[in-house]
Amino acid sequence: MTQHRGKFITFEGIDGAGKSTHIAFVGDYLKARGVDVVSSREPGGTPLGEKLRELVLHEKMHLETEALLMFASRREHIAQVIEPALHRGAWAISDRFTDASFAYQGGGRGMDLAKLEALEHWVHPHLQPDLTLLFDVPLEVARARLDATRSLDKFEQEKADFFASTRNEYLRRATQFAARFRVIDSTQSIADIQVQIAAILDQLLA
Ligand SMILES: Nc1ncnc2c1ncn2[C@@H]1O[C@H](COP(=O)(O)OP(=O)(O)O)[C@@H](O)[C@H]1O
Ligand SMILES: Cc1cn([C@H]2C[C@H](O)[C@@H](COP(=O)(O)OP(=O)(O)O)O2)c(=O)[nH]c1=O
Repeated sequence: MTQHRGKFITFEGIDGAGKSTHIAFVGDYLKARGVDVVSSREPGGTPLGEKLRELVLHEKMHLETEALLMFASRREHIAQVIEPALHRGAWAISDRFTDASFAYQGGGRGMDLAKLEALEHWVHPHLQPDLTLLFDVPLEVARARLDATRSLDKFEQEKADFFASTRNEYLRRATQFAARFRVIDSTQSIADIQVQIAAILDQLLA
């Protein structure tokens, strides 16, 4: 019998929106329903990708170098983790993917979206997520959550207008690619968000 290709789910949102909080929940929810789940993150997801992550989150660099390193990490991640998982019928769940490059390098930093599209078509011409969960909150809420919890990396230290543009680009893409995006109002309680996510996953499992 031919094995069915697995599903690819990505998690997006500005820093502090609550994305990481829900990834473990999704993994557990799917595993409890018999799904083989492979969970990873970007930038990162492979040993080389994690080295690139260290560089890109902490070193100053040209905007296009930053974008190229994000896509370099992604190329490795797709080849080593995502495609093999989907091919054997597992579901790949990734903490960020290409929408983050459009939102952060494109929206936040102002990189030409056409160049990002060229990189996207080069690196994954035939791969798109089956589902993208966009965790959306006002900037002040995200900032307050970050300030309460952790020391900040290069991106998290950016100013409000950077995150306003990042959030706008995420929301623009959610409209453009409405078939795969689900926007979650992340000002709700964690419990309420999980009920909503469970309903979305049930549709994908059906
Ligand atoms: N819906 C929520 N309500 C209140 N606090 C939340 C909610 N979601 C996440 N948090 C808290 O906000 C902080 C940042 O969440 P996190 O999941 O790490 O964000 P992200 O991965 O999007 O940067 C954590 O301390 C987390 O417990
Ligand atoms: C994947 C990706 C991430 N990023 C940024 C967004 C985040 O600020 C940062 C790391 O993402 P993330 O793993 O969400 O950070 P944390 O674990 O601290 O919550 O990288 C980009 O700018 N472009 C990209 O293509």
